[in-house]
Amino acid sequence: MKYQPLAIADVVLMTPQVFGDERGFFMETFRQNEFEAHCGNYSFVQDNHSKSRRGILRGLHYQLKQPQGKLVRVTQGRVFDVAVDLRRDSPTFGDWVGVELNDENRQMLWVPPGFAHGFYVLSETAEFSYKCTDYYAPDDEYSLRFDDPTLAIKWPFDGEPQLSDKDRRGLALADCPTYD
Ligand SMILES: Cc1cn([C@H]2C[C@H](O)[C@@H](COP(=O)(O)OP(=O)(O)O[C@H]3O[C@@H](C)C(=O)[C@@H](O)[C@H]3O)O2)c(=O)[nH]c1=O
Repeated sequence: MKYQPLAIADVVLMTPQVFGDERGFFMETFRQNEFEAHCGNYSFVQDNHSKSRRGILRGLHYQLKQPQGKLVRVTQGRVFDVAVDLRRDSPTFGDWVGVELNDENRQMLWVPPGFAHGFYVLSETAEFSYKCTDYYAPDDEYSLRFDDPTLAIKWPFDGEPQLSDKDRRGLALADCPTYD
């Protein structure tokens, strides 16, 4: 596994070594000791999997009192994946990073606690799988607007993105609670 810090250094892009043979392929998707060395000492308590249609945008989500670090990947299809730094004391507060994750590059993204996270589906369907460092806590969850001009995220949109009711009611950064 290759670990590559992005423009917001705590966000790490991981590229697995894929061993192809006549049967198909094999790859390691998580290794605690390497992960700790490159990303920090976290443990994961919940794994999630979702499937979405083309044009769906999920996010940008975060939990405030029970922040979740997320180790995310795409098992089928293509998405543009985004992390927004919501840590007030961070020099990159309000900045975002985005990468394409797909079932060909097989890359994974480590989004630490303190970030909002979301993705936009570029393929006919996409299956998204991720590990979380804390449990889902719906009462503690917030949705940051994907199109807040303050964030100016360059989504690779092809038509209008489709959102859940919750995400249509997302808050602008100025109105969002953030991490002290
Ligand atoms: C996230 C989540 C949802 N649910 C339920 C609640 C709801 O009925 C249904 C769908 O929930 P949502 O609409 O919140 O699902 P979704 O929009 O896919 O939410 C996810 O979006 C991405 C971008 C993230 O970063 C994740 O942390 C998570 O917030 O699944 C759980 O039971 N456990 C969970 O951990």
